[in-house]
Amino acid sequence: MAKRLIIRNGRFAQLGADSKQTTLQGFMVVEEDRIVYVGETLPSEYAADDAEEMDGSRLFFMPGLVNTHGHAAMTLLRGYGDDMVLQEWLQNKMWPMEAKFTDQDVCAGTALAVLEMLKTGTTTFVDMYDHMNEVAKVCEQSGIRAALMRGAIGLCSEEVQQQKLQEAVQFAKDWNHAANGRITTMLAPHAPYTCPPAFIEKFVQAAHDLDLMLHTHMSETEAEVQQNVTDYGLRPVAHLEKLGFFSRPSFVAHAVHLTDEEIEVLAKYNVGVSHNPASNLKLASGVARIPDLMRAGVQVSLGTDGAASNNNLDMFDEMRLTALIHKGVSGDPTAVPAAEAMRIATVNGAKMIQLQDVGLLEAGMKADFIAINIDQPHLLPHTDLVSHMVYSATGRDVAHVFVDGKHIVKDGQCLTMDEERIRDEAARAFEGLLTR
Ligand SMILES: CSC[C@H]1O[C@@H](n2cnc3c(O)ncnc32)[C@H](O)[C@@H]1O
Ligand SMILES: [Zn+2]
Repeated sequence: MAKRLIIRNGRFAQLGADSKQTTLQGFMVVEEDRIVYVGETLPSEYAADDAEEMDGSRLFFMPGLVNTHGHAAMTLLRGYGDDMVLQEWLQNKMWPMEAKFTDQDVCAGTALAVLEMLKTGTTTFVDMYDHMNEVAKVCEQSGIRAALMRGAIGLCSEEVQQQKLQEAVQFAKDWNHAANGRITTMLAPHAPYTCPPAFIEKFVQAAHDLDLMLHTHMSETEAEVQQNVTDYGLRPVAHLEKLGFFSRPSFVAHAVHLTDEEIEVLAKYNVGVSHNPASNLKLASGVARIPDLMRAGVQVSLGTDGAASNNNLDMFDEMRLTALIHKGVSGDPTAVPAAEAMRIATVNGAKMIQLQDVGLLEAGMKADFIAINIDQPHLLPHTDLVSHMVYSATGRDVAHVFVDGKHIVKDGQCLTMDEERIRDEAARAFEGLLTR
């Protein structure tokens, strides 16, 4: 018989298009890796003696958070290069240190990131980096779900570009659908300002050949947009359109500096946008036009970017920022309501990376969910728990995390990762980077 978990007396976020209310009180049943039932009463067919039971009375259950843009191993550079604009930060602080990264460093930094993400309620993350076999191994072992890609910067000889492309393709082939389907892969030229047009076109061709999604950084700063116009006579959206990038299923990170016409182009090609509010604020890049993008029908999801431009990987912070800053910028308190912020951080993220059965607490969906301890002063009274998750909670309130039906974080402790070892190795890796 299938392994069954019954959660009794819980409160469950209901974010689906036809949900009448955002919270349901009752029962959820999980069999193996799937949710099979959510409802106010428990049907007798599920009340078997051998089912595992969980008391949900002090918990709020919601879909696991989906972080759709980041560079996990950059946890090693957290706090190394604050208060700078993007190009200065990349060229003077990040790239010189990243050039020294070994497989071991990426393993240590990624393990630290995955531990932080799991403990703060992220069940799926997108990662664009180098040494990606190490990243994939950490995902395989930790139990997290991930969409992974080898990010390629093309500011090098054509021979080295070719090597990077081959590495990206090989990684994508080797790991797509690995770890029981928890790992999927994509292709990612880093950005139009670091990748010559012919290099981007090769990625587009490879994405066609392998039927993979494309992801890149786009229009993050005004300076980058102007540089694109100087170099290629086009703004980044028209430039990528011309190179065929949008002919593939794709999504871009940031998209802070867009015109009305560019928003229409993204909508026309169904190009998604991963919004990274904390990173955009910290690097003084600006605030993306999220309400305008959503009104135009562009799919929007949420990411942290790397820990060196955030400086944490807590998606609760990003949800709160998303709900707050767009009210402030627009003067409209309904710009991003709490339930919408939660949808952006969960089901929208899953759809963005083509995971159609992740992101909702509904029968038939993958059992990727988290439980928040709501028996705490800052989460009382229980007026509106979706509101509390967005405006009052933090990742530190997460008590339980399930991915693919497996209990990964229990009472705040990660069951699949050795926290003490990860902390030691990350500290040692950073020391090594400073002295090499
Ligand atoms: C080639 S691997 C990824 C590459 O991206 C760099 N990076 C981190 N954050 C940002 C950002 O906000 N914009 C552009 N590039 C970013 C990271 O340092 C790696 O070199
Ligand atoms: Zn990034």
